[in-house]
Amino acid sequence: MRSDEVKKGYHRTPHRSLFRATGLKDEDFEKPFIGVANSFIEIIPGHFFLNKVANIIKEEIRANGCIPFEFNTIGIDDGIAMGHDGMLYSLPSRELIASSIESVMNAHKLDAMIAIPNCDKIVPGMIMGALRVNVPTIFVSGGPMAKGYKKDGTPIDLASAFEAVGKHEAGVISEEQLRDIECNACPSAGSCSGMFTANSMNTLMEAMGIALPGNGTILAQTVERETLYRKAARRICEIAKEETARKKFTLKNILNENAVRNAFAVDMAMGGSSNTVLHMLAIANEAGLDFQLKDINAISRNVSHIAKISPSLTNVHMEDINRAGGVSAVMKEMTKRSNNILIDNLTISGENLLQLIVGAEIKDKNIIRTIDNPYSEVGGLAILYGNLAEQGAVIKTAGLTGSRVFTGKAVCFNGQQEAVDGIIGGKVKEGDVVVIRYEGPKGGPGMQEMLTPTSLIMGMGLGSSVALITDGRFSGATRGASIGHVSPEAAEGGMIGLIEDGDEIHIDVDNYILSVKLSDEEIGKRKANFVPLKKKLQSRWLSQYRALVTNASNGAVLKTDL
Ligand SMILES: CC[C@H](C)C(=O)C(=O)O
Ligand SMILES: [Mg+2]
Repeated sequence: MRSDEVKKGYHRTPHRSLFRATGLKDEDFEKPFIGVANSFIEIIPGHFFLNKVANIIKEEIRANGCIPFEFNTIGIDDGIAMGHDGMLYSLPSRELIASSIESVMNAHKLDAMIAIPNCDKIVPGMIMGALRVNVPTIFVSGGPMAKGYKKDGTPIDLASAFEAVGKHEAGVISEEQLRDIECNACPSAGSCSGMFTANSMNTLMEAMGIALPGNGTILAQTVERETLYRKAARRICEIAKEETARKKFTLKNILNENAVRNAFAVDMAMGGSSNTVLHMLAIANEAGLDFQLKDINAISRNVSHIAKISPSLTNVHMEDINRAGGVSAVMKEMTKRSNNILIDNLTISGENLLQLIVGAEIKDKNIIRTIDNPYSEVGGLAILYGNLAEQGAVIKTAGLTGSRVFTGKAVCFNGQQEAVDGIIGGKVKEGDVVVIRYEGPKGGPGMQEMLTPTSLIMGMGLGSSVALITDGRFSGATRGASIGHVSPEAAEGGMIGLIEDGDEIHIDVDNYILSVKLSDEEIGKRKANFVPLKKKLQSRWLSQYRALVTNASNGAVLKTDL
């Protein structure tokens, strides 16, 4: 066992002394040591109960002949960090989480791991850290939140709360209506109820085979969810106790190129968050796989969009997908279109993907559509290229409310706050393209999520007549013609930094185009005089991050010199 390094032989006398101080006895040194990487933190509704989840898991691990060691990572609630400079810390926290897992697991030579993420970039952070360790790892998330209801019975969620601000701003809803939404949007513990970043990533873990079926959709704090926690704990013990299984089920053996392809395919079928592109590229990079941004459209072209969930369809939530058969039923339906999903791939359960989903069925065809009645014949995300995004940009086509082709005049803002002030101040009109730059991984730094400006645009009734492009990113709750991750970013001299008010910007989703109508001569002239802005930073951590981060077309991973 890997843990023999810290527990066997007379050289390890001091080590065993320390373990004995934590309560270990003679017989425990024969058992596998399992890291329980928890992301319990009191401020996030998806995480404040994870201490109880870990207790259930540890109890099950002990009952199954292994020794659990729980440790915690940090977490940031993007909803609470949204709309102010706290959001600068969101994406960088992915790196802290990954590195903390690597540090604890490798320093103590633990044999296997069960990871308990739930929200947003905490999920990829944990996956990235686990890939560096590469011991058998199973993921079991906290679980999604139930949807909420307004007094009049309309289903709502956190996206409704963000958009309500825009509606109130535009005088469409009263203070009382705003309060009704505030008090009812988030009715229970769990990751926010739509297909936002958290639930997108928790869903993709099923597609990758690193979590058990139900991980993406079974509501938090239910009996069904507790069963899933216990099952995951038993499975990791089963693997950890057996030498051949420990070799067979290392994380990189499960999370291979096919798993990444399956993740993107399911993402396309269910209209996942645009952040999945960033995170899956970072995961592929961490796994040492040759998977690039440009490979994504080929997957999208081949996958039908069969499940629409909030924010794309505002009355459908994860609990509905669960009731309709879950992610397994989506994947089973996908198998009916050729090469949609690579079903031979091994999963952490010990079965291949096909064996896992073969018994699944769609129980409500209004919620999960059949392959012959899709929302569209292509997936819910697209990568756009052009002179404005030579290294690519991302749009969630599933969330489009207006036309798939759009030409408009640029209204430029250097940073999110300037844009929010401009939108509220009436600077943006029908037919405009809002340009928010210097918000990329380096420029922000940290690539803020722009849910506030996109929700304002939706709430103010401009969702179908205004587009938005940024080198920053969006939350999973963003909808409308919102194009993010524009690379190269303004801070590294990208074209988005050279656009001027009134320039004509062209977007064509089905032909994957994002361009500005300027002659090469004009572009050359502007480039010759261009000095990108560089923000003065107060934060040591963010300045370290800025020095190391690469642009979004690489998943905003940190430069390393191995
Ligand atoms: C509701 C949006 C959520 C808080 C988020 O940050 C995401 O989905 O990325
Ligand atoms: Mg987020």
